Amino acid sequence: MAKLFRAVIMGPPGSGKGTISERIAQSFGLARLSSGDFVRENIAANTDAGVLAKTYIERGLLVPDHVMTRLLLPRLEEMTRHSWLMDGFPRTLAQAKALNSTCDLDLVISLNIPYETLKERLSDRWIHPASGRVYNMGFNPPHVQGRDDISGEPLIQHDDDKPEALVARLRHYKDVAKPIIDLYKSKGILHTFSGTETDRIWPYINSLLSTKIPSTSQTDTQRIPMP
Ligand SMILES: Nc1ccn([C@@H]2O[C@H](COP(=O)(O)OP(=O)(O)OP(=O)(O)O)[C@@H](O)[C@H]2O)c(=O)n1
Ligand SMILES: Nc1nc2c(ncn2[C@@H]2O[C@H](COP(=O)(O)OP(=O)(O)O)[C@@H](O)[C@H]2O)c(=O)[nH]1
Repeated sequence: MAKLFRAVIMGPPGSGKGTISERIAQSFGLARLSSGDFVRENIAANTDAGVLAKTYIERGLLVPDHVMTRLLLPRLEEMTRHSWLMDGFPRTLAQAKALNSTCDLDLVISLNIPYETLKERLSDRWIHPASGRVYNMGFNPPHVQGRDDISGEPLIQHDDDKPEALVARLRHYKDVAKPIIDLYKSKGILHTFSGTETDRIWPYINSLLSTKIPSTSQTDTQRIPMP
């Protein structure tokens, strides 16, 4: 079997993880895994871990490590035949260590985006909650204002995307991400991209991945649904 490829994308809220993951999934045929989507799907399906996760998210808290790992690791273990890119996990060093014991990552992309840029982007971010599709009124607006392109359902804004909440979220990100970034740096798999525009960062990510991803894994273009 061809060698599989496993990658993680990290960055503060609004750094473009979702946008870039989507492009990577489309260009390279990796399965795109979003931990936020997993959490939402588990909440919708009323699984034990979903019910537990909901009690934290409702209070604007991060879901504890043992719940996140219980949600995600079995899912990753099912993906033994797929190349994948994970967005939103690991979010703590404990999650990174748990992930380490499940699989060997090939590459970690870390996005380094100035605070002012994050603030502007998030104040303009609109989300289709059911699918996780993300829009930005300037960068990628929906075809019809306030409506999801595919379902036509209303778009919403997250309270924690407001500038007041952002400072605390960014501080938190910096504190928890630092040891994870150090860990991946020491493993020699960390690649950091800095800038203010996704379209200018993307060619560098694209050419890096072109050198790393075996062409045979560029065949599976599906986003893998939950069982
Ligand atoms: N490793 C993770 C991933 C997700 N979550 C929870 O799931 C929610 C949704 O995750 P996500 O879609 O990644 O959204 P954001 O936190 O808004 O991430 P970002 O702004 O970086 O896109 C988070 O707010 C958090 O409560 C978590 O606790 N731990
Ligand atoms: N103006 C602008 N908006 C962008 C750019 N890249 C992404 N966005 C938007 O910024 C917001 C945050 O991006 P997202 O991919 O959700 O980031 P994440 O929180 O790291 O997953 C979304 O509304 C995107 O549509 C960019 O280069 N310029």
